[in-house]
Amino acid sequence: MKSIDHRPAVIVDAVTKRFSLKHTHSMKETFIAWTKRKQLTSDFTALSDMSFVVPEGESVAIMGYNGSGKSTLLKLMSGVLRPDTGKVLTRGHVAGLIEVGAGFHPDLTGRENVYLNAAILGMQKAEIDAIFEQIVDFAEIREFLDQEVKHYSSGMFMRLAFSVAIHVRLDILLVDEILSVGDAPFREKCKLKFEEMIAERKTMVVVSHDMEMVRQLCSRGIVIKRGKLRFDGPIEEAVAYLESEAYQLDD
Ligand SMILES: Nc1ncnc2c1ncn2[C@@H]1O[C@H](COP(=O)(O)OP(=O)(O)OP(=O)(O)O)[C@@H](O)[C@H]1O
Repeated sequence: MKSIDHRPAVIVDAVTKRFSLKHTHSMKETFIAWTKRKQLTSDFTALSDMSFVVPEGESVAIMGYNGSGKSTLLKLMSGVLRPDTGKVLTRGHVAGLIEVGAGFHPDLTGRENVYLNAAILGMQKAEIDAIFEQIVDFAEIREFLDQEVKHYSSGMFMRLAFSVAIHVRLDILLVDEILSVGDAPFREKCKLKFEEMIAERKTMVVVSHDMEMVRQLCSRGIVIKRGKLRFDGPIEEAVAYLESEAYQLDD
C-alpha cells in the first residue's frame, strides 16, 4: 500500500461540544424565572474530550444509541458546528449528506436546483454541465426535471438532493443515516455508489443504526455513548460491543 493512503483525512483532537438548554417555553415563564432569579438555561455536554484520526481512504462508522452525539460529530466535521474546545481538521473537499436538500429552493425547478446546489457545493457551471446527466440519471426524475420541486414527492426530492451531493467533487463524504433516503431499490443503488466511492479510496464517515449496512460499507467502527468515545476498532468488534451488555452498562 502506498504511504499516501495513511495521511489523515480527518483529525478530531480533544473535542468538546456543549449546547445551551432552555428551561422556559414562554415569555411569561421567562419573565417569572428572571424575577425569581432562577436559571433560564443550563449547559449540556454533547461531546466530551473526543479524539480520533481517520486516514485517507478509510471508511468509518460512527455508532451509538439515540442522542449519543453522532450527528453532532458529523456536523463538526462538515463545519456546520464549531467545537467549544479542541480542533477538527479535514483535508480536501468535504461533502455532507447531513441535511440533504437543505439548500433546495421549493419555487425553482429540479434543473435549476441542481445548478444552484452544485454551485453552493463549490462547482463551476462547466463542471456542473459535465455531471448533470449523471445526477439526473441517478435520481431517476428526468420527466419531472422542469417542474418546481415543491410539487415533488418527498422521495423524489430526496433522490435529487442526494444525487447532487454524491456527484459533486469530494474527497471526504459524511453520511448521516443512509436508510432515511428513498425506497429499497434506491437504497440499494446508493449502497453500490458508496462501494464504488470506497473503491476509489474516498474517505467516508457514516452514521447509521443499520448494522448490516455499516458492516458492508465500513472497516472500522467508533462507538460513542453520552458524548464519550467507548470503542474504536475493527467494524465487527465495534458492532459486537454496541450489541453487548458492556455498552449498556458502561457509564
Ligand atoms: N442545537 C442543539 N441544541 C441543544 N441540544 C442539542 C443540539 N443539537 C444536539 N443536541 C443534543 O445533543 C445530544 C446529541 O445529539 P445528536 O443529534 O448528536 O445525537 P445522535 O447520536 O445523532 O442521535 P440519533 O441517533 O437520535 O440521531 C442530544 O441530547 C441532543 O438533544
